[in-house]
Amino acid sequence: MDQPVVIPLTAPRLNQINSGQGIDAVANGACLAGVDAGVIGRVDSQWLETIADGLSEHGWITLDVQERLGRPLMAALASEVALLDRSDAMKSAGIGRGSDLMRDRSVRRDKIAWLQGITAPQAALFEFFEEIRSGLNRRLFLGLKRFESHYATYQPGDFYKKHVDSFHGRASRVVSLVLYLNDGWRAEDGGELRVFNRESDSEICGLVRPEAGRLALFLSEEIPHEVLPANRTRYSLACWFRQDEVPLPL
Ligand SMILES: O=C(O)CCC(=O)C(=O)O
Ligand SMILES: [Fe+2]
Repeated sequence: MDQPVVIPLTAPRLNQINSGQGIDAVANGACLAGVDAGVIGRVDSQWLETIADGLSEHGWITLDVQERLGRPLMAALASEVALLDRSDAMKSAGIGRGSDLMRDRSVRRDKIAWLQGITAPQAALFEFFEEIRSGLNRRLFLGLKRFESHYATYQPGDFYKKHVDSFHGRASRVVSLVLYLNDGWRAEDGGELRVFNRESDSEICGLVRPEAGRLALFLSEEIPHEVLPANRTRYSLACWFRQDEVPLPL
């Protein structure tokens, strides 16, 4: 299944999760202690301003959100993806959608699993994404309507060659976000996100080490980027903020 169904979390749904009716089907229960589904205060206007400025001036920005999201939430997300990686839930990622979907191992080798926002850590994260979505709309008038998000795993040797996340004029994916979930990532572990200049795509303008708590945000249509081959298992979570209300018919 390659079409994610992502519904921005509404208050009743969050209340349901907070009142304990939500399911923690995937997450490791022990790691959920201390995860608070309410993220009020995690996103403040100064932080949103920094992101909006980075996106409008350079087209991309990287930040550390380990403290902002809190270690229990980071640990819970990392244990979810590690558990998914041990099951058969992670599927080879493709390029394109629906009938256009192609699985080309010379371009990308990661595996993905779409988030539904149902487990407590995912609900907390979706609330965080929702604050970013509305905060960017208020500042940059992007008209972002929803988001979709997946976990990604790269095994040693896996990579994702240079690409952009959206085609010009499709107005679908507008802002891309990647959150890394790997403790103690060393330089020799490779797997960096390499970011290219939006004006001249042979010019490298950033290298992001996929260390736990590091966040990268960039304009989906404008910023070419690639994932260099990883030398150890690499866990991440990607989110795309979209301008369309529902997926385009294929
Ligand atoms: O994991 C990363 O650093 C980037 C992944 C990516 O470019 C993508 O999934 O489109
Ligand atoms: Fe990408």
